[in-house]
Parts: sequence; structure tokens; C-alpha cells
Amino acid sequence: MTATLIDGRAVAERLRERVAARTAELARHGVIPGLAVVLVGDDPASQVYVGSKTKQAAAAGLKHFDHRLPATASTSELIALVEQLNARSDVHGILVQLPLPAGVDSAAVLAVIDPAKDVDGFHAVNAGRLALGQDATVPCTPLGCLILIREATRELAGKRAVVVGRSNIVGKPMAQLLLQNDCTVTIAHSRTRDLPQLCREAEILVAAIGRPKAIAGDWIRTGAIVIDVGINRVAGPDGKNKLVGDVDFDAALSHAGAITPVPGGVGPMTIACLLMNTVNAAIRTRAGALGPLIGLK
Ligand SMILES: Nc1nc2c(c(=O)[nH]1)N[C@@H](CN(C=O)c1ccc(C(=O)N[C@@H](CCC(=O)O)C(=O)O)cc1)CN2
Repeated sequence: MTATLIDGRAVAERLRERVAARTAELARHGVIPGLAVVLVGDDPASQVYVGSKTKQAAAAGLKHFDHRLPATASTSELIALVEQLNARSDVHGILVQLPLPAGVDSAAVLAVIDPAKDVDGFHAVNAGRLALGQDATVPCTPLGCLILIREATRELAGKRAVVVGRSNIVGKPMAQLLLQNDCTVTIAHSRTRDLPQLCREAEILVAAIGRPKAIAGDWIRTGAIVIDVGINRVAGPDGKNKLVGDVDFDAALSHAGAITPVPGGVGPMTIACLLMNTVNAAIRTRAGALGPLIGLK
């Protein structure tokens, strides 16, 4: 058996088309969704991600407002910037690119983002609402993972799901989303005992560990849906850097039913979901007057 590939690039493109169509409708009401993007320092990967975010935002008809600060920026400077952005009516979403430089108190910066403009869904208010099953802005990567899982199956109820990784940004919200979809969910982490055996029970396996090829092929249950969140740069046989996920992809192909590749799986969905969250934040500002939110298909 060879697993079906879940093509994140294609799914993200279709989502961006829906975002662009909804943005065009909002423009007829005089509303142009605005995304403020805050990048601190010169981390090369962050520069690439922020570049893609602003380019794709513009292509979908959103406005973007770029704020680039030196790595020496202080926590209080960042808080002051976020407060200015909170007060602007043309900014519907605020994105502070992570990681922030070591000297900055990231939690303090994220905590001042107005929850209504928190398009990353990292604020405690949105995390709490998600946990309570209330209307919330959901973090982009787990939201993208859920959309990809739904590409593979619409029958989630009762499925055994294992999420490997317990970060606030991916693992915990991913588990909440799967729970909302009636899966039986286990979160595994670095102290989990007998991880291979636990993974073998998973009909849906989400790997968000941050370690290259940490999930071996024979840890995967036959026919499982495997979502690989990892983006790890490792030296290839030619000495050049290449990207690999948290799953041993080649070995997993003969076990999984469906699997996301790296690159081209979850990564593109993260940015498409950011655009969706921003447009939805703009729609929410007019309580019902702008029609429905963009939902999952
Ligand atoms: N404020 C945030 N910071 C970070 C987030 C986030 O969601 N919000 N997530 C990651 C980085 N990230 C977006 O910011 C991101 C990572 C990867 C991709 C992507 O498309 N990856 C490609 C490969 C690109 C490459 O060559 O590196 C793929 O997987 O196909 C998009 C967005 C941390 N910070």
C-alpha cells in the first residue's frame, strides 16, 4: 500500500481563492481587511515567512502594514507598537512573528494584542474560548491541519487521534479541535512512555515535535491519516540543506493511508489560515452586517 498524498499547496490555494472572493465582497461594503505584520530582528526563516504572508495577503486583496524592528527592540517598545495597532480601525489583524529575540518577553507582548485582532489565536482569551467550545480565533497551524485531515476523511467522530507535541501554538489547540470533532484524543510529549505503541493506536496522527524524522514508519498504524507539522532543516546527501518533517516520510508511505509531505503540506496552510482569520476578524467588527464568516468547507 502507498499512502495518498495530502497536497497542502493545492488546498491552501483553494482556501486563498475563497478568502479573495470574500474580501472582494467586503470591498463592496467599503471594508478592506487590514493585517499588521510585526517582524523583530533578522532571523532568515522569519523573513521568508513574513514575506510570504504579506505577498499572499496583497494577492488576496487585503491591506498589510509592515513593521520591522531591530533585534535590539525592547519589550516595552513592542507593547507600545501593539497598543497603537490595537487602536487603529484599519487594522483588523495583528501578527507578531515568532520567535521574538531572546531578550523580549514574548508572552507579555502577545498578551496586549486585542483578542479581536489576535489573528494568530495565541491570546489567552482565544485559547480559553477554544477550550470552552465557544466562537474563537483558532491558531493557524492547527486550523490548517484540521482542514487537511478533513481532505482525507469527513468521518472524524470516534476516531482515535494522537497529537505528539504539547505546545500552546500547535499541540494543545490541535487536540481541542480534534476533540470538538468528536475524536478520542491523546496528547503525547517528551515524557510519554512507549510513544511508538501509542502512535500505533492512532487513526489520526499529528506530529508536532520539532525533531527530524522522529516518528518511524513502523510506528504508524495501517491506513492512518498522518499530518506532519515539522519543518526541520538537515544536511542532505549532497551537503546542501533540505527540509524534512517530524515523520520519516519515505518509511511512512507504506503504512499510512494518507500523509502530508514536507515541504508542501501543513506550511502553506498556516499562511492561508492567517488570511482567513484576518478576513473573519474584519467581518466580526460589524456584528452580522457583513454576512457569514469564512468557514471550513
Ligand atoms: N506569529 C507566528 N509565528 C510563527 C508561526 C505562526 O503561525 N504565527 N508559525 C511558524 C512559522 N510560519 C509562519 O509564521 C510558517 C512556517 C512554514 C511555512 C511554510 O509554508 N513552509 C513551507 C516551506 C518553506 C521553507 O522553505 O522554509 C512548507 O512547509 O511547504 C509557512 C509559515 C513559526 N512562527
